[in-house]
Amino acid sequence: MSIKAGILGATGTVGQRFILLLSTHPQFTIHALGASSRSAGKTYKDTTKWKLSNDIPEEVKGMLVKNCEPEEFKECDVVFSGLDASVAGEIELSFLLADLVVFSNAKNYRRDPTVPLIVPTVNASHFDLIAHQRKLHSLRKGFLVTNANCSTTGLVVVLKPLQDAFGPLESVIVNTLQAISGAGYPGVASLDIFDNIVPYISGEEEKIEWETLKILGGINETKSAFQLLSETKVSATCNRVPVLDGHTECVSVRFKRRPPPSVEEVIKVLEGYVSDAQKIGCSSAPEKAIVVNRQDDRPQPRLDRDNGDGYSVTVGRVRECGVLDIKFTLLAHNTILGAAGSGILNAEIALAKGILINKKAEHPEFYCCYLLRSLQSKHRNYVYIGTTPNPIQRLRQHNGEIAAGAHKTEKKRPWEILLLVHGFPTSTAALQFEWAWTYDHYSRHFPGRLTNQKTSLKSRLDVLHEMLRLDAWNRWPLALHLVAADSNLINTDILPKHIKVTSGPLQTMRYTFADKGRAESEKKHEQLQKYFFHREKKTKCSLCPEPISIEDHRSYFICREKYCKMISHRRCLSKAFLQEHDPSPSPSSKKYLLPVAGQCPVCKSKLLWGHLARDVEVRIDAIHIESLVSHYNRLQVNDD
Ligand SMILES: NC(=O)C1=CN([C@@H]2O[C@H](COP(=O)(O)OP(=O)(O)OC[C@H]3O[C@@H](n4cnc5c(N)ncnc54)[C@H](OP(=O)(O)O)[C@@H]3O)[C@@H](O)[C@H]2O)C=CC1
Ligand SMILES: N[C@@H](CC(=O)OP(=O)(O)O)C(=O)O
Repeated sequence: MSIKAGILGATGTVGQRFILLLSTHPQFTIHALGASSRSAGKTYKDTTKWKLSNDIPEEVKGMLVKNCEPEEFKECDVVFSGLDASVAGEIELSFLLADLVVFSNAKNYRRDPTVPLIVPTVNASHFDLIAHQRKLHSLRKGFLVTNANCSTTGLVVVLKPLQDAFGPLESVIVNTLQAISGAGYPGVASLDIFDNIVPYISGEEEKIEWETLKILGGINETKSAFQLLSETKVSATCNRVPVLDGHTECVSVRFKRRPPPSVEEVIKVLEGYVSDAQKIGCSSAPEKAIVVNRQDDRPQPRLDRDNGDGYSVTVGRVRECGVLDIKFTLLAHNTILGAAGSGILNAEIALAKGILINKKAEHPEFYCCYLLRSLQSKHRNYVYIGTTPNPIQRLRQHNGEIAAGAHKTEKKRPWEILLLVHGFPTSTAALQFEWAWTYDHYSRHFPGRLTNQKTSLKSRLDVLHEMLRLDAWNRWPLALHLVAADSNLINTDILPKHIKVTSGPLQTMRYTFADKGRAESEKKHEQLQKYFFHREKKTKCSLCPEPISIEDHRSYFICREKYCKMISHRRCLSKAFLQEHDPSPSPSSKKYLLPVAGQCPVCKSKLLWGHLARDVEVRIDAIHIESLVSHYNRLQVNDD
């Protein structure tokens, strides 16, 4: 199951980048494309002047481009806008008022006092203003967030950790060298830019100077207004240069604090910066928000723009400034971090924070965290951790059998999957698990770790054993599946008893991965049968005399065994399971409010609490009786 994404301005420079990034995204699926009336009604491949080196994704080529009207996008859970600013204002507002979720790249609403202007690796906290925005416009689920101007984006990613570590900045002077893709297509005439530099980009300097203050500022206590930085002055000078992608910026800063930090202190802070997007475990968040390159002649657009798959900012030439305090050069990919990538990463943050709600995607029936090992003899000890709803397909991507989507592991191909951890309550939970497993030295669960990341097999297995025993995870319904033959990888003696360990090739697992991890139909069949069995509005609890109200789905659990008819209040079952583990009569001796597992009071099968809780969400997703009926009929046909 995945989140349906629409793209406005899909034929343009930013739109094309959206298509490429979303086509391999683990959570979003491209559902609708929009552009001007010049393109509407034509297939994407026929109307688009495709300018990226990867081919148009197969599934997009034949899609019909639509007019940018809310009605055409009403099925989308999220809409990304790469619209030209001359039309973005009106169109994006009509989408917002139709209660749709819009992530915009255009400048139109960046200064709006109710619209968060978010650079995902800088100020994810500004999402807190969404509740206020919804209230003002009487929206139930829609909202509008914009990302920043592409030059502002690179700049604030570097200023943010400096401000956090050394206090307010007094002044910032920035000179930009901006790529031609920043001007869209056809953009700057070749006769103007070839063998030349143009020292003017309309409106750009004002945007950098103002947007920086909103992004690096705060929000008020009631989360209803932004507080612009008042103590910092920014001066920008912008130039267009004959580079295809990647904006370079030469920056000097003066700190309020006296004496200012040294060059080494600044470098250390930049190297150690971890953004909220990384901590939350967003799938597109780069390993490093800032890559510091100490070589004298870096960063360079051609060599450094793809660092972190285009989501990192590269910083070099950090040195003392004779006029202000410190100066450096930075580089950011203008159509990835500076545009489409930021929109997507912002949407991932909104999803993780529960603002962009989509239960189907949040509660997939299978989502795992996997451990890969390189099969190259010189890299046998090198491992990589990832998450996916479909490990068979994901391994093929890592091994280059399916194009795109696994750049970080390209150099050490081929790979094998050693093991999977599965049973996560939500996809976000799996992403958070992945992050802590990869970056235990940054994770709050392992305070005081060394700051060097270890990537050896032994170190990752040690961390896995440790994580599965920690309070943060040891009560989840997790399971392990060993894919490679070596069963010594896991020491079951030291793991919590409820963790099941299975082994064998991926194809032999209980799940089919044909439809992005949809579980085999049998399980749904069972759930549906039970649903029909309890179609009356009220029924009796198997554990107490009180009735259960069937429409109050979160109040009761149903046994997972095929023919068992146990149905009980959540509170009754929790009490029974806790009692089973700790029969002492005193409530104060009980350490946990919720159980991990217990016996079904009717059929005596072992049930994991986390599975029962997830079943409730699946049941709520399938709440409409008509869709249940048609689904049920389909399953019967398939079974026949
Ligand atoms: N390029 C960059 O690096 C960055 C761009 N941005 C912003 O992102 C937005 C898109 O930029 P970019 O991709 O470079 O621009 P392009 O000119 O390349 O693309 C513009 C898109 O808008 C569509 N469009 C134009 N007029 C209309 C209309 N009347 N109704 C509906 N759709 C229309 C076009 O469709 P059609 O093909 O049918 O004409 C096209 O899909 C702009 O607001 C820009 O300022 C932000 C940061 C960085
Ligand atoms: N003006 C930027 C791109 C852009 O469109 O910016 P904005 O979204 O702030 O209008 C550039 O030329 O590189």
